[in-house]
Amino acid sequence: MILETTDLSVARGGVTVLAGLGFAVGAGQALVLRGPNGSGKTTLLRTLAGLQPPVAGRVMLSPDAVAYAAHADGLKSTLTVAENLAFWASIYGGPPPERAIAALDLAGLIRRRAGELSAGQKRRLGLARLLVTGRPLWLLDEPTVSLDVASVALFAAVVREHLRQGGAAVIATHVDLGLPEARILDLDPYRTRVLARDGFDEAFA
Ligand SMILES: Nc1ncnc2c1ncn2[C@@H]1O[C@H](COP(=O)(O)OP(=O)(O)OP(=O)(O)O)[C@@H](O)[C@H]1O
Repeated sequence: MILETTDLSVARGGVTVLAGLGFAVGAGQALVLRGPNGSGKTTLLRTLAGLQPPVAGRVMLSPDAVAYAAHADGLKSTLTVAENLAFWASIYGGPPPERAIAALDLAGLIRRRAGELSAGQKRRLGLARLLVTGRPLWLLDEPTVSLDVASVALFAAVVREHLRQGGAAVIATHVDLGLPEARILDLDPYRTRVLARDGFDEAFA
């Protein structure tokens, strides 16, 4: 398994928002987190990413495995698209940016400063960053916000290729990503859930 949680409880602002979560995500698997606003998707992703501690339970993963893409794109606005990707590739020691540029259709934008991109273009650059990290576990918070239909399809293809190469992804989203192979975890803010590993398939819709 690339990621496994047992009896995990997570909190935001001192309030426990999810409890008793047990799930596993292996190589080649994607898990989609669904739930209404405030149900705890971001809080769960932040906890998985190690940005905040769990209230209870365990998260088992290698910290070196994780690439986290949050609401904020984390772009360096004065650097160009090419410079941003080269910067991240050097930080993470991942592959050179050519594939990421092609996969997110950024070739026509490589000399533009990140600060001068449209919202959707910035989002595509933020997603291209995932590819140059070379990391196997992608934790993605609303990755398709600002993306047009064609870019959502590009993104889905990128995730599918990542899974095919043995990667994994946990994706919080309100939209249909066009990833029928992904399992769904519906987060219910009004009751806690206990998802036994043995009951994994039953627990996921
Ligand atoms: N900075 C914060 N301080 C205190 N409470 C917070 C903070 N951010 C979120 N919360 C609360 O924590 C709970 C879970 O929020 P979270 O952002 O994890 O939900 P979400 O499912 O990601 O929502 P959305 O779909 O709106 O992005 C909500 O009740 C929210 O009001």
